[in-house]
Amino acid sequence: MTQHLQLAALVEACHWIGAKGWAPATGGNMSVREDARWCWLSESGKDKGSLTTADFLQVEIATNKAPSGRKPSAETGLHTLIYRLFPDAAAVLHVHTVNATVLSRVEKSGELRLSGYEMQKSLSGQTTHLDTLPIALFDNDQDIDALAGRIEAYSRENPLRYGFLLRGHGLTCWGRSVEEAKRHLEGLEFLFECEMQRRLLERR
Ligand SMILES: CSC[C@@H](O)[C@@H](O)C(=O)COP(=O)(O)O
Ligand SMILES: [Zn+2]
Repeated sequence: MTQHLQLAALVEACHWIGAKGWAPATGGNMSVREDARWCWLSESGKDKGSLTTADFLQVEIATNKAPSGRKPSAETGLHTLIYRLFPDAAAVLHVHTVNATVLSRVEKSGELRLSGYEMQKSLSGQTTHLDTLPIALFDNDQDIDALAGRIEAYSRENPLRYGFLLRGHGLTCWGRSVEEAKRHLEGLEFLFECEMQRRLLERR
């Protein structure tokens, strides 16, 4: 697929995210890879549910620099980290859902462990509800370079797949296409909702 078509698909995904209520009050940010050197990121401070292709800025993956001089997302450094770590990542979606925000605070450890759910198979490569799927969970940080450094260090020691949670903040996930990133987002959000309900009902 060409970069133009991927950007159009990303804009459509942003509208879908907005309609779901997963990017309230300008929260969230989204990007798509152009090639090994460049990606396109949402402009900082915009309502992500009503973006157009003109609201995406070209950013150099190695330097986080935007040649346009406009300001890409405050969380650009997390998107470019993912593109550097995973050469096959083609799209990154960051959302502020209630489930991701609350569950990441309730879970005190560094991983949210999901098991027993058929919907784990919505994540590429997962084949059974019997596996335990760890979703990495990092303490939030306003210093994005420092946060990216912690995530990179974690990824050297542990498998980092599908996405990660930022405590009290939200979910960042990715895929090999916009379509796959969207499926991972919808699947993870469904699993977080189930896990919230389970913990409420089982009180643990
Ligand atoms: C609405 S405040 C949230 C922001 O600080 C940030 O977490 C966020 O997701 C959006 O930042 P942005 O710079 O617009 O990409
Ligand atoms: Zn955010």
